[in-house]
Amino acid sequence: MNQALVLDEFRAARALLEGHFILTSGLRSPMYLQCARVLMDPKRADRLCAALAALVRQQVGEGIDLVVSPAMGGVVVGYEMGRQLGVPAIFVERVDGQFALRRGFEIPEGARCLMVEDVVTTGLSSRECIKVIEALGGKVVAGASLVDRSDGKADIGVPLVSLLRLDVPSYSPDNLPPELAALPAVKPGSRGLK
Ligand SMILES: O=P(O)(O)OC[C@H]1O[C@H](OP(=O)(O)OP(=O)(O)O)[C@H](O)[C@@H]1O
Ligand SMILES: O=C(O)c1cc(=O)[nH]c(=O)[nH]1
Ligand SMILES: [Mg+2]
Repeated sequence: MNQALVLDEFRAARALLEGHFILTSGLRSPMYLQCARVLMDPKRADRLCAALAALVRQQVGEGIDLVVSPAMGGVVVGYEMGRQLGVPAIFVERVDGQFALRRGFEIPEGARCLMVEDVVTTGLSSRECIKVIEALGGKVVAGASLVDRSDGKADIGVPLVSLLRLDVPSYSPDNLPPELAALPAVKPGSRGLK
């Protein structure tokens, strides 16, 4: 599936939002990719994750034992990637701000893990997730995301396979362009929510 077709899926799902967004990194952006709206349609999730799984097979190869995702955004895409790759899918979730494995999930020692995200912007969430997987004995062979907003620049410490690579502007809050500063800021993600 080429990038234009992936973008068409986002547009059809009304997941390509314009406004003033506070990203999880604290950066501000005039554009937000709301992957939850894309993944709410099981057939669309199937199409996109089949394409992402094919890229993973091509670029990483077979031999993945386990998908591990960071909640919330990673949960649905991680589950669908597990289904496409024929392996179990588990997730880490924030406890007092730090990712932890809960709900009886386990990572077998040496398991070859694929870290699956919905969106990568700075890569911080991916790196946090990978750190937990490795601390628990897993081996992260690669990451996969529907969207890489860094256009390949984010370094997550392992190869990152993405369906859509975008170079989307983001700004520090004290350096906003006037047209962005004029709009009320919204924070769609869940990091730091009370
Ligand atoms: O590469 P980064 O700069 O870390 O940004 C990307 C992260 O931001 C979003 O999650 P968010 O923390 O907003 O929370 P959510 O997944 O719980 O919605 C998204 O799901 C990624 O996890
Ligand atoms: O960086 C983020 O927080 C982020 C950006 C984006 O476009 N979509 C998303 O879910 N999170
Ligand atoms: Mg997230």
